[in-house]
Amino acid sequence: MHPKALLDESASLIEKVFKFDHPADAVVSRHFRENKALGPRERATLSDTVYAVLRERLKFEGLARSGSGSKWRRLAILGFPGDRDFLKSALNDAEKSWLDACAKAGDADLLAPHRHNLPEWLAAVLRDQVGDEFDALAASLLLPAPLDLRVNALKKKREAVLAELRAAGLVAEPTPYAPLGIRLQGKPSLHKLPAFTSGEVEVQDEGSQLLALLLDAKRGEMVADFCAGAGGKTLAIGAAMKNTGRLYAFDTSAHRLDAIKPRLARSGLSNVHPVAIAHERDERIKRLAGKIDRVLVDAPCSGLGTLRRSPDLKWRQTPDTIAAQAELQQRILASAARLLKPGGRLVYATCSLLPQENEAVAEAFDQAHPDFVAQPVAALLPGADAGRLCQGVDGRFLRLWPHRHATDGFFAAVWQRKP
Ligand SMILES: C[S@@+](CC[C@H](N)C(=O)[O-])C[C@H]1O[C@@H](n2cnc3c(N)ncnc32)[C@H](O)[C@@H]1O
Repeated sequence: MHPKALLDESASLIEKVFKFDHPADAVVSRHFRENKALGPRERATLSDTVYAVLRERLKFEGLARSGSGSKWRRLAILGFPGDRDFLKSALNDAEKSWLDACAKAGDADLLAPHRHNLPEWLAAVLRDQVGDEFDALAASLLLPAPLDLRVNALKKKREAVLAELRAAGLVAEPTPYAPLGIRLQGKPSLHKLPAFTSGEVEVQDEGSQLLALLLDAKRGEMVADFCAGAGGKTLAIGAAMKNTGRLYAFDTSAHRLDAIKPRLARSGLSNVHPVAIAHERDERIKRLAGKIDRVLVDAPCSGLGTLRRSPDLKWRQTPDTIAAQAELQQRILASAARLLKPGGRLVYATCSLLPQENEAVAEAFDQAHPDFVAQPVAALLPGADAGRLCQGVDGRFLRLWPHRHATDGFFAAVWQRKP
């Protein structure tokens, strides 16, 4: 595609995404489905441009106050990746001079919001929590996330998979905290890789792997993954159970649960039972009350810990959406807790950085459920470094931060139902 046409296409896609009525990945995928002639390189350029503009929206909007042409075109110029000469061949002389002037503006010339690129309400909540580390946190949220894999221990050991990936020319290292994790350099395509097609590895952020580990599911147990979605954590839990016992994968989205099926087939797991429920108080949940050994509630949340992957969330969430999520999280946690046997373990997790969805939900649960005893997470994780991953009295909560741990932002709290 001619650079001029590619820039026009980028501007019109940015305009669509910036309506914020649907998640950015859904808008981009739909655009690609409707424009089948776009080749892989054009798709990559379009998506990189859109995501760059979502990440650095405030900075780019500040720079786009000068310049000419439509706002969307100016944003597309600023976000356009790769070769400057290729981009400049799509620009007129005024745009070229404007782009050069923008490139000269160093970070020191920028106002704080143009550096951190966060809405002010969110910047305030994060600053309250991390204080002096705020700039480092904000900078880490602007970086792309690394590509992490989890080794399926049913099929192979981590060392053997590392050797296999390196032999295939990939740069791969063990993750520092998760015992089955591998971090790849770059974004290699995995879909034809034998380690992936044969189910030896799944894509999973190191932080997500730690959440599944906290459940510590054992052979032969009855376990529920209450908000299983497309099954990322279900697969890790099923493998920890050595493909024995019974693992229910509940979710209100039958569509998301459907995505577990090919992943289950690759993984070799046969102990997983996906069940679509209407809501958290569904009859199928009531029938299992008091019968389950371990329950993971990987609650629906703002997703603000995953801004490296989904930067649109910072523009789509508001204090009102957060308050509504927190109410839903409390309802789901209370309902899921009823599944547990006396002595059973409950894990509540989110990929949010906000105390409203994390500590506040856990503390409200403490108040309302005296039959559940909090278990400090620091004592439950393997490794001498576990305390570094936790916050609160005695390391009560898992609190992962992108700038500290190079994972997405995650939270977890654990309880035992009194025996
Ligand atoms: C954070 S995502 C789960 C991600 C998944 N555990 C994974 O590791 O890939 C939260 C899930 O909660 C589901 N959900 C939303 N409301 C629910 C409810 N009331 N009961 C159960 N699941 C719900 C959503 O459909 C979504 O799939």
